Amino acid sequence: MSTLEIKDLHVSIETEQGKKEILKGVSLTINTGETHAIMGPNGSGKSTLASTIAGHPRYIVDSGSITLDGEDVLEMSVDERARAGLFLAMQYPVEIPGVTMSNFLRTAKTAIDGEAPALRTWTKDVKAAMTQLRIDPDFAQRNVNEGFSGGEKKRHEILQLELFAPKFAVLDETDSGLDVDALKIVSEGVNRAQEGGKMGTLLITHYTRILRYIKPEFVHVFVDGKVAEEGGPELADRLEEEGYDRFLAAGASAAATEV
Ligand SMILES: Nc1ncnc2c1ncn2[C@@H]1O[C@H](COP(=O)(O)OP(=O)(O)OP(=O)(O)O)[C@@H](O)[C@H]1O
Repeated sequence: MSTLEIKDLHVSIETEQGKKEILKGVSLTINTGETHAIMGPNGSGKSTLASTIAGHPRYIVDSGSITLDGEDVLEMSVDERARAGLFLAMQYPVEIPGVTMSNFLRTAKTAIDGEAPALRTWTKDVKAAMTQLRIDPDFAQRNVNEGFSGGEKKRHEILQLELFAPKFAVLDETDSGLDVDALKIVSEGVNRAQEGGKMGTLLITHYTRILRYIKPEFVHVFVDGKVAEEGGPELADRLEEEGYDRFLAAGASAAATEV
């Protein structure tokens, strides 16, 4: 079993108005085999946590720690984090003109594993994963995310997840922009990656509909850069019914509540 441990994490960014603290003491422990959902109003810091785990240089860690099996993740470069077994499915996947999906997947897999995958098995694995995610084979020769629809980009994030087989996956609103069929297909992909308890998942979402397919054992409510409440799956149902009003200051609640 592997453990990703986040302890009292404080993160800020530089803005034109000066330094702004976004995460104000987040603690979270995820083991492989576990699924944790993070919910919370817009702007509460969910994506900031995801980007900080992945190592985005914009986010300044002021204090606290992130460790993977005791190893200091914050000391690792972005590629070292990927090799250590961390994966981020981005909220807004980026386009990479001039790089085909096929080339990207094989190059990334080689970098993560430290050796090139055997060509015959790799081709078979890519084909099988694409079929299961209902991705047209023509996409292999298209440039990464270029001209992809929102839903197609999200499917390709999960294609990477399945092929790279990380220890921990952070899924940042992977469900947004998916139609009902795609939501099910993408969720099945995540569940396949989790089979046998080999992966831990941190699922950031605004909607309980994805939690019907990917079932979290733990739900954490983020409000203003902190975990305001934690519980089991029933907490997500309660949020869907009640929104975030009880967590938010009077007056700020209505606009910020999206669930
Ligand atoms: N470059 C920036 N300049 C100013 N503020 C920023 C910048 N990047 C992030 N923030 C602010 O940090 C806060 C947290 O943003 P973050 O994207 O982490 O929230 P979130 O919980 O993921 O929101 P959402 O649910 O809308 O995706 C927001 O108030 C956001 O405006």
